[in-house]
Amino acid sequence: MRAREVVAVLGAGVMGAGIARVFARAGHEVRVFDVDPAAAARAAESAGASAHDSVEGAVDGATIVLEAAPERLELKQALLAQVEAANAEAIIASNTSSIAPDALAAGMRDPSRLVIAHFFNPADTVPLVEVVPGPATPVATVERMTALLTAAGKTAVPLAQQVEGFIANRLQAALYREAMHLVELGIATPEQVDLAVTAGLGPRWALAGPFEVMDLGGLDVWTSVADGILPTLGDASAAPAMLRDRAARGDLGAKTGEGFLPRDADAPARFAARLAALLEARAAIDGG
Ligand SMILES: NC(=O)C1=CN([C@@H]2O[C@H](COP(=O)(O)OP(=O)(O)OC[C@H]3O[C@@H](n4cnc5c(N)ncnc54)[C@H](O)[C@@H]3O)[C@@H](O)[C@H]2O)C=CC1
Ligand SMILES: O=C(O)[C@@H](O)C(=O)[C@H](O)[C@@H](O)CO
Repeated sequence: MRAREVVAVLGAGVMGAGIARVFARAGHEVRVFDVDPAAAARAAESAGASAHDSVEGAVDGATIVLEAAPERLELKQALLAQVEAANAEAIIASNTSSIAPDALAAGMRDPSRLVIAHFFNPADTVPLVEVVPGPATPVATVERMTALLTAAGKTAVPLAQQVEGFIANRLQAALYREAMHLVELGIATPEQVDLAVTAGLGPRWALAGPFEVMDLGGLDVWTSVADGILPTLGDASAAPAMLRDRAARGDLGAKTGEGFLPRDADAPARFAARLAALLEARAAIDGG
């Protein structure tokens, strides 16, 4: 890993702006590009980075390219092609939430340059970054990205191989599918489901993951629970109507103020501040 990388962040929205701050705070040179120049300028200012008005300008001489454009396969593939044409050397990391690297790299001249570096929202607060190789990604690239992220203070978790949604989003998707199923059945409101997590599951999950929780609860008990519950879970294989319909009418949540629950424009900032305080408290519990 180089002492000081030159990191080009492409896409300066919810995630890209935070990713730019992560690498800038770690002492790397950071450049930002966005098709919306105002977004690039805001992100660059908040990170102490430089804003660029073209992909080519941002990636020229870059050693790491971090793609954080919208979750649309064709858009990402076109952007990766622009990067390859303008930079022959950099590692290209995508912050995609769910797209398997081999699908992203399908049109690339050199798929070995691609790795997934999946940050979590807010990117400069949540420690986890999943590092996911595609079939052509060398181990050395996974190791270099993992080392870079670890040195930047993140908790980098390398996966052995690719799978759609990686670890955390597969777990989130399973949970969110059942959360929406419970609301669709009229069992609970969104507020009640959220409270069951924040007053019960969430605090435990901040300290113990599913396998540790099962060990703590007893694998005999969990065997009975799994046998009893699994056959009754919702089995939606696509976004349920209550999610898709809201997105289709432009109720996008914090982005627009209306989603499942009313959100004002400051909600993401308040959440990030409370999350940072919680992580600091956990660090104190764990001995710093
Ligand atoms: N929002 C979230 O909670 C998380 C999102 N992600 C992933 O990160 C990526 C970005 O997501 P968000 O930041 O939420 O999206 P966003 O919509 O907030 O930001 C995307 C940015 O990309 C820009 N953009 C559009 N086309 C572009 C292009 N061709 N080149 C450069 N920039 C372009 C847009 O102007 C926008 O500013 C997606 O792949 C998403 O799945 C990953 C983790 C969490
Ligand atoms: O939760 C996160 O920050 C990440 O797992 C994501 O990728 C987002 O949830 C994304 O899937 C939707 O915002």
